[in-house]
Amino acid sequence: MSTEERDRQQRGVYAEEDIPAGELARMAEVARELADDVRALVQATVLTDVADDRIARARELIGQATEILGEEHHERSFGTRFNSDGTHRSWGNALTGIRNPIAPPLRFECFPDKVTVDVDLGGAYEGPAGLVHGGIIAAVFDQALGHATESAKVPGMTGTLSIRYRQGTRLGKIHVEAWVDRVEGVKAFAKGELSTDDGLCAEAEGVFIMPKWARGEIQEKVLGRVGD
Ligand SMILES: CCCCCCCCCC(=O)SCCNC(=O)CCNC(=O)[C@H](O)C(C)(C)COP(=O)(O)OP(=O)(O)OC[C@H]1O[C@@H](n2cnc3c(N)ncnc32)[C@H](O)[C@@H]1OP(=O)(O)O
Repeated sequence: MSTEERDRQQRGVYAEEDIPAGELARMAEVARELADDVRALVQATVLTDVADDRIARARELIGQATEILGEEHHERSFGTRFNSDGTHRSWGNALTGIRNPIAPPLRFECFPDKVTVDVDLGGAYEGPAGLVHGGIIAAVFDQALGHATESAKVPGMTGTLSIRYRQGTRLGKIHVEAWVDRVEGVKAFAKGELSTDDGLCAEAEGVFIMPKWARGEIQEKVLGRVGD
């Protein structure tokens, strides 16, 4: 596939919608509840110690649920949807998406100089025994630093992300802060820290770049709207 065709396809996953606020709130509630249920299922799957016949029964029920959910579905991805009320939603996002049970999910608080997030990473996010997987920590930083750039109105995609793991992050509650350090043209340099009750566990630095295909129209849309 040519670069032009790929860029065209990429622009196509940004959809325009006109959904009334009340209806959006209802859809969000339904999505959140379903993802919470499946997230609980993932945790139960990792930690279960029941006998094989109980697992077989659970699989039957999960199969039925999968069939029902697949009756109607989006084709490849949920994408980012811009609504006429000035919001946008990326509900499939792997870290923040309210439709996505893989997402912890991260809920950021935005301040003028930084974004912060507190989240509980349980057994589904394990790497070394009892500790959070390093790739999950990288993913959390990726999103947090990306969110900081968006919050500072210099959004972009991750070009380079570097992480210094200072000590193991025990499964449980983590606190992350991220901020934009400086901006050079289309590049925003962001930094972040992850801490727990044990103190500072990891630090990150990244370069976030507004890609060529998104400069202009999509950039304006992302900048002009609040979203989740
Ligand atoms: C639309 C906003 C979306 C916000 C979403 C937030 C998502 C959260 C984080 C993610 O998960 S993003 C997913 C993981 N990242 C990617 O998939 C990015 C894949 N790579 C690309 O799409 C492009 O290579 C990239 C956007 C990083 C840069 O390509 P461009 O063609 O747009 O950049 P260009 O060649 O014009 O270079 C612009 C500047 O950036 C520099 N640059 C390019 N790639 C770089 C890189 N990888 N690291 C550091 N710097 C880089 C480049 O040298 C140049 O510097 P100067 O302006 O000083 O000359």
